[in-house]
Amino acid sequence: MANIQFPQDFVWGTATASYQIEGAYQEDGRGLSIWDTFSHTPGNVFNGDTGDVACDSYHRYEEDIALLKRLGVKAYRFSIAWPRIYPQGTGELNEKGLDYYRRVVDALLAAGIEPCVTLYHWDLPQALQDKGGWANRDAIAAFTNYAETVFKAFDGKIKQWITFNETWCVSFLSNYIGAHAPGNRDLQLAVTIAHNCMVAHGEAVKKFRALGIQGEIGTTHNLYWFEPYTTKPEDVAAARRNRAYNNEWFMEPTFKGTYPPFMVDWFRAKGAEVPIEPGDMETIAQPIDFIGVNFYSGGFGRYKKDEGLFDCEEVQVGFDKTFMDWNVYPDGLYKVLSWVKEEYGDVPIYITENGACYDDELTADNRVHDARRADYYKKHFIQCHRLIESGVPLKGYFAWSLLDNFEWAEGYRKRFGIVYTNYETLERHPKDSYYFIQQVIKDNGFEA
Ligand SMILES: OC[C@@H]1[C@@H](O)[C@H](O)[C@@H](O)c2[nH]c(CCc3ccccc3)c[n+]21
Repeated sequence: MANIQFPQDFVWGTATASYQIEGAYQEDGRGLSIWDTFSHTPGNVFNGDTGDVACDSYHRYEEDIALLKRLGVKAYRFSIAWPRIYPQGTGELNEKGLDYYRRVVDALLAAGIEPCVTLYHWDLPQALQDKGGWANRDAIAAFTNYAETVFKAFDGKIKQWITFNETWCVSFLSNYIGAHAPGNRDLQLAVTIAHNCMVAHGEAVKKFRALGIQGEIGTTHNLYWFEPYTTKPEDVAAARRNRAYNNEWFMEPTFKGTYPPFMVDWFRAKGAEVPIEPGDMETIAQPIDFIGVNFYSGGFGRYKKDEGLFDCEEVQVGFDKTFMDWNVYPDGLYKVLSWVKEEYGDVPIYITENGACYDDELTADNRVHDARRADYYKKHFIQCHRLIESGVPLKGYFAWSLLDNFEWAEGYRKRFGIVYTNYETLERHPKDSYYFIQQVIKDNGFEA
């Protein structure tokens, strides 16, 4: 008997995203997204990799679902590509795009797997970007229209909906740091985009409620656990700013309808104002049924004048690192979800992404002995169990990712999958971590 036992209704799943796995970027009427434009622009993505083919899941989704069934998951988190539904963002509906997701959803349900769908996982229709993208408040109505279309098309079949994946990435990573599409570097633009995306989230939730769609709706934020390296006030303040950049800046509006004042002041001093219009904060704080949390890492920081955006430098304290150079910090998962409960109450939580990148080697007999990844998962599963035991309403866990896939600006060199993708043959090969998770799901627990 496993000494770590999960609740019977705990939801085990895996996660992917449209641009990262589908390929078929011009098939069946799909319009271009900002990631097609960004990846096709030399210099933006390692090795000039693009999502043109990716894992070809557009054609191989039945194989993916067979892997999910063998894995034993109760749910599968994936995203719908807006440019397949509305190739121009709004206007003409592309039925062939809806048909693809009807095939995927029906196959999942036939396999006894619940679809958990992300409406926006970064593949904004390029046609909308050409009109200012998320910086243009018209994108809010366009998103709400797209959301309404898919809510209606899948009502009763898809019962768990996530509006946005990681608004921090959509805004700051993509428009201030500039590492992701569309690759701008402008703090005011990023603050405006973060705000408009959160308003769009709220409008979609309102639409979901108004239509009486079955199931639950929430959103996913990437939360990072970041602590001061010392108790010195300047270190405490610097670390708090750095954490709030990922966490409070999004969680406070979502759950309390306000931005954290200390961050508003900080951004104001940097020349960036939040373009709040009447009603926006009430819209953003629409009650949601769950919060999705993507957790990968955390760390320690201290004050350093003029270091980065927050006068904060990270302090290396000896964590093991993944192949993304991210700290392996399982305790950080416990701390950040305990913080969510403490700050925002008993809102049900799903870990909608957690996983690790390592430089996997495929053996001659098509195996991948990814012991470090299996160990990463085991360490984080222990923290999930600890959280449940401590009364945190953690309802489920989605491993990132089912497949090695297009890792954004890193292209295909960074592998997060529990299944190895051979990009020459497009064959899928389960790694040892797949078999480890398969056993954990079968036993709904494990020997720690
Ligand atoms: O980087 C691994 C995964 C991505 O493949 C997912 O699409 C995305 O949802 C996701 N978010 C994070 C944490 C935030 C982050 C993303 C990309 C780069 C740096 C940090 C890690 N991941």
